[in-house]
Amino acid sequence: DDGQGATGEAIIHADDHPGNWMTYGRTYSEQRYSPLDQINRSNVGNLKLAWYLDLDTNRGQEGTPLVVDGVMYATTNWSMMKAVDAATGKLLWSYDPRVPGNIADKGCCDTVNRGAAYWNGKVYFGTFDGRLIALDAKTGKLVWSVNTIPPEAQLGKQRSYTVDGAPRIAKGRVIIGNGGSEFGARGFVTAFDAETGKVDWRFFTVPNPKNEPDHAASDSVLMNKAYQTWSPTGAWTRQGGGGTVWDSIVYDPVTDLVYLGVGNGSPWNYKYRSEGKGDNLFLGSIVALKPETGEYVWHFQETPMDQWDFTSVQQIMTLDLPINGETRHVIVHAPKNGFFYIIDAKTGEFISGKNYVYVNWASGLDPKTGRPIYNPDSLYTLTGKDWYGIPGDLGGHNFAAMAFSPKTGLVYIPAQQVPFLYTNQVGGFTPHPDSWNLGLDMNKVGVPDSPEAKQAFVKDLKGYILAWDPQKQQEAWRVDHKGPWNGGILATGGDLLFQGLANGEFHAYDATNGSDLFHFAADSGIIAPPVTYLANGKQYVAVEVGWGGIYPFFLGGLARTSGWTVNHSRIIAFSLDGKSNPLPKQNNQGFLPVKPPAEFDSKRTDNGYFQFQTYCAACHGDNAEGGGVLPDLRWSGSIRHEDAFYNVVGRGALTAYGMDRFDSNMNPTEIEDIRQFLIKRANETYQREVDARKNTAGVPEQLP
Ligand SMILES: O=C(O)c1cc(C(=O)O)c2c(n1)C(=O)C(=O)c1cc(C(=O)O)[nH]c1-2
Ligand SMILES: [Ca+2]
Repeated sequence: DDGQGATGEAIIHADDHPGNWMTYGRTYSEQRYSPLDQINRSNVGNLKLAWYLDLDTNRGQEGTPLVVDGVMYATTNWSMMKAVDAATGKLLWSYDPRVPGNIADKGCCDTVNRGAAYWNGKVYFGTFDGRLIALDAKTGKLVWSVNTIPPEAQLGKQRSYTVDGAPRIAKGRVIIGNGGSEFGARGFVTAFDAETGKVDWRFFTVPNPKNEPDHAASDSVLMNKAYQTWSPTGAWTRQGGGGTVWDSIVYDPVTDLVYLGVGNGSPWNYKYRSEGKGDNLFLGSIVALKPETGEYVWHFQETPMDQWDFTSVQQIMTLDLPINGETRHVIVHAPKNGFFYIIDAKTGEFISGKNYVYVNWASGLDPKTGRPIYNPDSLYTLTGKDWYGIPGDLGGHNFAAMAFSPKTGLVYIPAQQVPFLYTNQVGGFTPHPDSWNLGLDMNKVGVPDSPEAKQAFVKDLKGYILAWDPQKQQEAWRVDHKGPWNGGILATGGDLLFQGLANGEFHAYDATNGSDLFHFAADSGIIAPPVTYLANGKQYVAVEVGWGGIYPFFLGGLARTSGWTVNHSRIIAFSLDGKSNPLPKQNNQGFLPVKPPAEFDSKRTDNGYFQFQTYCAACHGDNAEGGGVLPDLRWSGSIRHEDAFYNVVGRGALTAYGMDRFDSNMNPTEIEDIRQFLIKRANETYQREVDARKNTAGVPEQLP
């Protein structure tokens, strides 16, 4: 027995039953390549909608559905699970873990969920409030449920953990991490026994603040190697340091290692976090562990001294790649920082790295070590000056999965350009409970304020498929989209790429040259990756539809430049003999401008703006312009009366819908200041928004 188990063997030999999609990236290599080729370049133009299933949430959908023997297991926003007949779309069972609504603001980026794991007749998924749940795959009945956040991880007032990534299973151990570095968190992953839910091992990704043992698998490497790379008294000792593993965890049966993609620093501000000292291991790194024990094997740090939210959590893919005439088993990685890395999968040795998008923070990588050669101006926490960074905090590539086709030898990256203005918080680090705590000035960060700078920012926004040749480390070609924040990519044996776009279209492209061969109006922005499978011997392509995630939340109104859609959350599936029906017609107007009250107290709006940017903007949009998913507060009925507004913001009238109460963060005067600010913003923008709805794009001619 090699410890893989029957399901592990089935995943290792995934190509023997290509009709299934049994793990997040289809195979342990996470190449998101399916050999299925019934649908191919010559017939994809005839693809038709086979079925759709409306979902019972209307926020961002990021899930990769699994398909096991004709049954689809899809997770949705609010950590719900649906089992669906993959041939017909008929709902077989559903499971709602009843995540409390007031938990939504404990995470940075929408109450999303990226998917489930399957093992030995059970399906596993994480919940936004930190649980890991195992269900019977046949019946949907609960087998076990555990809290993945141990009390010792919660020490300190600012710690905030949420779980939205897909668990992965290595040799019968379910491994799950969490998010929270924008608030305060000390990253870790836990391996649970797939049968019982008992903790097997735990690995923290940043040191214990007192350099004491946690009685975890990480103790020795943290105390002997990582602690020395942090200042002993920086804000990290109170804030947790970050390093959350919120997306990629990969088991590689070839090397028998588990790879963790480790996130950004907490707080972001490196000067405050670590007094401007040290590389801060294991932030921005890939860390390799033994699956049985969690014992450290190697690490490779992509972003030392992180201060840009440059997570290395992005999808970890393994490949067998010819390099200098020799085939090597490597990790290829396109993290937020904009460099494409090739790393030896067994040893962590840096092989090569090249920027895959335009970057201004580093001029390149040291060819021997892979360490970035920093542009000194980018170290804004040390210079004390603002930095307009590209990539910005959303990265050259975020959670949207990339794909590889062994037929073309190309990696297909859902690449983007979203700048970010980094501005230090002055006067030291002052954290607020229940808000982002970056050590940055939340009134200035992100989108620049002046109209000219804002126009330039909008011009800088880009989104595209980047076909990247990993052998040459260069671009082969690209397909431009309207803007950033498009869905993940699927590559198939039919020489096709499938991708859903922010503008609500679902496309098939020729994998050899990017020609657009098929599109379908899915009516809502797509941020999830498609999958393909067989049901009754017939090939289907399916994807979750539903605009959301951090981009429309934080960028707000400017996110509309990627394509203006309303969230209609669904799973849609295509086949060659599907019905030709389009989706049913629905309201595509979104939040319509409502003439606001004419009067506001202009003495209160500056503080209202400050409070709004501190507590509200990350979900309801920069400067109170909504991004089309959550209510646009300028047109909300609740701003019409002081008591109505206080009932929602102060007393939690809408907690069931995800709107937390803020009376422990702000007093009634401060909350009323926000209302005055919203009325001001509504008056400033009302006519522009009415006019925008007369043009087909629905986006104002003049932004801002
Ligand atoms: O640092 C973290 O702990 C953390 C967590 C998450 C998350 O859990 O979704 C995101 C990020 N960071 C992040 O930086 C980011 O860009 C991001 C985008 C999204 C999303 O789902 O839209 N989540 C996250
Ligand atoms: Ca982050």
